Amino acid sequence: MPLVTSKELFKKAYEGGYAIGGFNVNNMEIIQGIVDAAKEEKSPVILQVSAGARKYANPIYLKKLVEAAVEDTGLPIVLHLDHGENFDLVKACIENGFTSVMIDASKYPFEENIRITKEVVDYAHSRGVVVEAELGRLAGVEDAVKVSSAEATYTDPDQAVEFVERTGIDSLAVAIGTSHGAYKFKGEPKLDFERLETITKKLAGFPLVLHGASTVMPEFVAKCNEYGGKLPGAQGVPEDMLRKAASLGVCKINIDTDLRLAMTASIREFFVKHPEEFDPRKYLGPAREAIKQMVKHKIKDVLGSSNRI
Ligand SMILES: O=C(CO)COP(=O)(O)O
Ligand SMILES: O=C[C@H](O)COP(=O)(O)O
Ligand SMILES: [Zn+2]
Ligand SMILES: [Zn+2]
Repeated sequence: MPLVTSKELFKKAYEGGYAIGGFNVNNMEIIQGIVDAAKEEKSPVILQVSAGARKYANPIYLKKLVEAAVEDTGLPIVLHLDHGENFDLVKACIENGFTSVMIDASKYPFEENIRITKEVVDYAHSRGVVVEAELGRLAGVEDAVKVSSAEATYTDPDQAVEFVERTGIDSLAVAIGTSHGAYKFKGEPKLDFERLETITKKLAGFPLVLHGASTVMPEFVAKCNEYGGKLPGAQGVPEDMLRKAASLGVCKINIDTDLRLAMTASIREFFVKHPEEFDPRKYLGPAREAIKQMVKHKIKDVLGSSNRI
């Protein structure tokens, strides 16, 4: 099966009350860990590439690795641009064979966000590519851009309806209290589910996306800290909240930080336990396996996308 768009996947997810994972990829081991998990769980999967990932890995390498994953697994895989900043980047990714793009103009005023997003929608749709956009602003770190909690704004439900109608997008990323990175909450984790429910009611049947949805799994944080890391107070979105979001029209749940932590915890442990080793396969192999087990758990116990192909 070639790369697919998320159109049909989201329709089924919406009706079934489950979500598809949007997993960020940066190298071969991360891609393999994710798709091996998805294959064992018979789950569709979205592999997403940020501008930072393109810069790090070189777009051609990422594209070929994802092609290899498609060929190797036979899974329905979406290749998605995460947080596309501008039209040129979106265009380059569509030329590169992406089946889905995000235009993130959420930092601009409402009308400007609509204008930029609509331009991308017209271009992408004429080439069979689907578009995710964002309204409201998440706190946290994206590439070099740091959004403080004071600058973050939650999605306004009425604006969301107008935004979807006027842009023609295929899915909408909403801000309800999640944020990027490993430090999402100072005290008790809290999301604005009332707001999410209002948006879901007003946009009935329309797929929503939750960014900043890593759980920052305590076992990985503990392992990082045990083996020389320094991640005090790291905290993410509890898995029950993700299940709830998936039952409320959220069809795509974005996970990057949990991949990073699974990989880093495994490598840290290996280096402390085996100071004599210097063969990268010896530590990248277990790191890939740690990613696979984490992703399997997410697919099976949190997203609910097992056996959906
Ligand atoms: O939203 C994300 C990618 O767009 C990732 O969020 P996390 O930092 O919570 O993994
Ligand atoms: O949205 C943020 C993702 O975690 C991607 O992060 P990055 O821009 O550092 O690749
Ligand atoms: Zn954003
Ligand atoms: Zn994001």
